[in-house]
Amino acid sequence: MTPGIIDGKAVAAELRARIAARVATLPFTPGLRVVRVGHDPASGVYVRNKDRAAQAAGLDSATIQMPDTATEAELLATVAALNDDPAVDGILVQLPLPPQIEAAKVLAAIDPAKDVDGFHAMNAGRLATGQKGLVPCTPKGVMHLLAAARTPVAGARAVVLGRSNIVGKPMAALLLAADATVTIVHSRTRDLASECRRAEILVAAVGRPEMVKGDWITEGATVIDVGINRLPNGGLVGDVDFAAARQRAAAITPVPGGVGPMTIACLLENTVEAAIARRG
Ligand SMILES: Nc1nc(=O)c2c([nH]1)NC[C@@H]1CN(c3ccc(C(=O)N[C@@H](CCC(=O)O)C(=O)O)cc3)C=[N+]21
Repeated sequence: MTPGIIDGKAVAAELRARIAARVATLPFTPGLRVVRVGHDPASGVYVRNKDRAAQAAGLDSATIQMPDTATEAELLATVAALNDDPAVDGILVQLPLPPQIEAAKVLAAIDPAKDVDGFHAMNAGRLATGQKGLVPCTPKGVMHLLAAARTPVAGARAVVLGRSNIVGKPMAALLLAADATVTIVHSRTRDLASECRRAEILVAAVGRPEMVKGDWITEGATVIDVGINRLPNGGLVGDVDFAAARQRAAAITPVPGGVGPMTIACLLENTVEAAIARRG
């Protein structure tokens, strides 16, 4: 592993191996169902990689593909059937959903005990109040990466760039729970560059290709790049100007091969946790 570059692929492979070993000891097979409506390109790679990883870890995993013309009622009926199916431990409804479907309504319909995305308000509230629950996969994966990079979190100044419900907010909650001093910055923040320069841990999750410049990084920082941006030329880049940032960072995640593989490994981890909590 190149010094300074956090190998998310390798850390994810280790985590998946630990999960597979755990699954092999269970008297039941944890079940995961991913529901995909339509063919949003951002979801394609994810769905394929996830099914492969889940099966390799010994889970019973399947994707339920619905047409992009599916109605909200049809999707809610699918979710209700999965809620009622005792063989299903984890339910994930791929986002984004087509415009005729209100995502918030669908997420609210998932049994919180099977909500392996951790997007239900019940799980978000548990995370915000320090109670046990299912934690969103990407922020959970970032915490694993910080541990793998041996980055101290307690007492560290952490800056989270982005305030989405699926990454920024739960990321800030997890860092806070781990005793970091957390700042959330976003598109309306007055001076993004100088806020980011204060970060000992910088987590970028805005979905804007290479928006974070090299001189936004303080010497010795750990930089976690959550962005996965497809360029018109087909290339894949993060939210951070990697070549420039790595000159200053003590540790930095690449794209691809950084946070993405951890998101998938943590989905498996959440499915096993949900299965043990339900049937344990
Ligand atoms: N309910 C829901 N939950 C999600 O977690 C969710 C979602 N909907 N909709 C789509 C996004 C996207 N997403 C990815 C996860 C891993 C990779 C991943 O493993 N990427 C690899 C390969 C990337 C590539 O080669 O294209 C990497 O970064 O190295 C990518 C994308 C999860 N999402």
